[in-house]
Amino acid sequence: MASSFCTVLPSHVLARKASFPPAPSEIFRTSLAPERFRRHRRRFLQFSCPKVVRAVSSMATREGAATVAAEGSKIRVAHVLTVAGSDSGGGAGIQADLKACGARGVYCSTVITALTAQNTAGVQGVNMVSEEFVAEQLKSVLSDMHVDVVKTGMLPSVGIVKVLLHSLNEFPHLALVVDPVMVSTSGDVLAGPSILEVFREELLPRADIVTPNLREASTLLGGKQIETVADMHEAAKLLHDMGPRNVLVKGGDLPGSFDAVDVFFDGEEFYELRSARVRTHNTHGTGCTLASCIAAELAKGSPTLSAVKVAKRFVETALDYSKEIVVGDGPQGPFDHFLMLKREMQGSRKHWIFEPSRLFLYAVTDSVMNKNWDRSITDAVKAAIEGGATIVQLREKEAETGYFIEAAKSCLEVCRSHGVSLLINDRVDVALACDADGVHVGQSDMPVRVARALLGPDKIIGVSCKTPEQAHRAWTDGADYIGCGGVYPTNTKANNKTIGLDGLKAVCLASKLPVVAIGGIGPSNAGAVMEIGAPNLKGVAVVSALFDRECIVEEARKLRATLDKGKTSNS
Ligand SMILES: Cc1ncc(COP(=O)(O)OP(=O)(O)O)c(N)n1
Ligand SMILES: Cc1ncsc1CCOP(=O)(O)O
Ligand SMILES: [Mg+2]
Repeated sequence: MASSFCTVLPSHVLARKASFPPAPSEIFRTSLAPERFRRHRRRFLQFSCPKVVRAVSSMATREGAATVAAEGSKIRVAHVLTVAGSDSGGGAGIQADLKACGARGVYCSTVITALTAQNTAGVQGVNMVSEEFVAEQLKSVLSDMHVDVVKTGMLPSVGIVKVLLHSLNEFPHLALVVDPVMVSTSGDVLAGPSILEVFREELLPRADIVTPNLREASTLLGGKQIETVADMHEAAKLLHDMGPRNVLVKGGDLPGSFDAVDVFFDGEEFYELRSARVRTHNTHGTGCTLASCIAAELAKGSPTLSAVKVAKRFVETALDYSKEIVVGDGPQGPFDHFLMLKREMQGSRKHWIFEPSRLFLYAVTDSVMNKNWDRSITDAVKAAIEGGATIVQLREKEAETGYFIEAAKSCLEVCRSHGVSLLINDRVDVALACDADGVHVGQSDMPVRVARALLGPDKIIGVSCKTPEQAHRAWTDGADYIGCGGVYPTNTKANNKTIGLDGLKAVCLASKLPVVAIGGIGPSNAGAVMEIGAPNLKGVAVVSALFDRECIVEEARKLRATLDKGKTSNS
């Protein structure tokens, strides 16, 4: 498991430098012609006095909306323009840039410099876009849109670099991120040696940050050997002398290094950004992604070092999530930028979507009862399923969080192997941590809307309701089912109001959602509950009738038989 920690040295310098928000002038580059610089600076300052940047940026972090400024009802979104090549395999280039910016919540426009035919085996063909058409794309975007940061990737000819330089002069932008792509991760050459001079003489001096890997740094420095972290420091210094404000030398390929070490140099201080190396072959597109993430963070208003740290952590986490994915047959696969989406996809790996008939015999565990009967939660769950339970809820009020998560994972294995959903009572954090199928919450627990926002659309959310009003709210808030009770008196839940069969009927009648009855239910009265004649009453939920008994399997079978009988006599 990769750690996503970055150690940054020296820390006292970091604390001083990573102040937020940055003064606009800090991220504002003087690469523009003086008059344009002044005009654009005025516009930027007008939009983003420090107060506005602070307010809007913190909102951006919370909501994931990368807004750089708001004026009245108009919101200007952070915007990165990537000038790069297309990767038909979708792992690197323009495609990686779009995904990285999307994942970081930033708008991304694209100027395509070349089409590459490539896959996980390598690059099979390159078709350069003409200089004229690159110029036309640049003009279309930059003359119309408020681009905050320009990020470059594959620039396959001197002519294309010149066209870009011309546009950078012409149109305002806040920062320039140069990823000096020359050789693909598969070893294919994407820009020849003729490009070096214009890179060194004209592009790098404009850059706010340049992000070479070891091979690119060596090539830019005329073949300098870079084999140690000390060499990386030296390379960063030499590259900085070429004019960029900041240099990040990426040490992913450093021989014999246990950690992934990158060296950042801002002209004054060196910072070693270290993290555990993620062991995976799915690294295609990491360079493009890192540079795009840096661009995205700069566009949101981050200082450069903070942007680099966030970007590095993003890439490490994405690599870690993607260790096992298989996209192609070649030796180096792409990785997954959309971590949240991945989590949701894991959820959707369930064998079924929520089906109300699953509420038929709902087993709700109780830690005290299991302890009294000296059995583990997993054994209790296994027995309930063996006896015919169709859905399980872990209601472990006393469990410590770490123990609860481990127990839930073990129960999930059992439930998944039987095609039974497993929900967690109250604890949305535990449900997220073990990727359970959903949660059950009460009226005073986390609100359904909040739980839904955290869990995403695929998870099952049940909510307790005693009244028609609560039932209506459950529907509008996005719950999947209602737990209604206590129908009969119960010792399992203290101070719980009993609503009787009439209360259950009233909730069922008012509810557009499926309902499961709970409270004091067992084999002797389950039939009467199901006979109230509400089509959306789908089953009964029981605690003590299963788990406060000597033989869970036997009790579950009895209950199941009663319910099955009622079902056949009603149909
Ligand atoms: C299926 C089902 N229905 C109702 C409840 C009760 O939930 P809540 O009101 O949150 O009370 P606690 O269970 O948390 O004490 C339930 N757990 N399951
Ligand atoms: C959790 C809960 N919510 C309403 S009643 C109840 C307890 C149900 O337990 P039992 O099935 O033992 O009566
Ligand atoms: Mg609760």
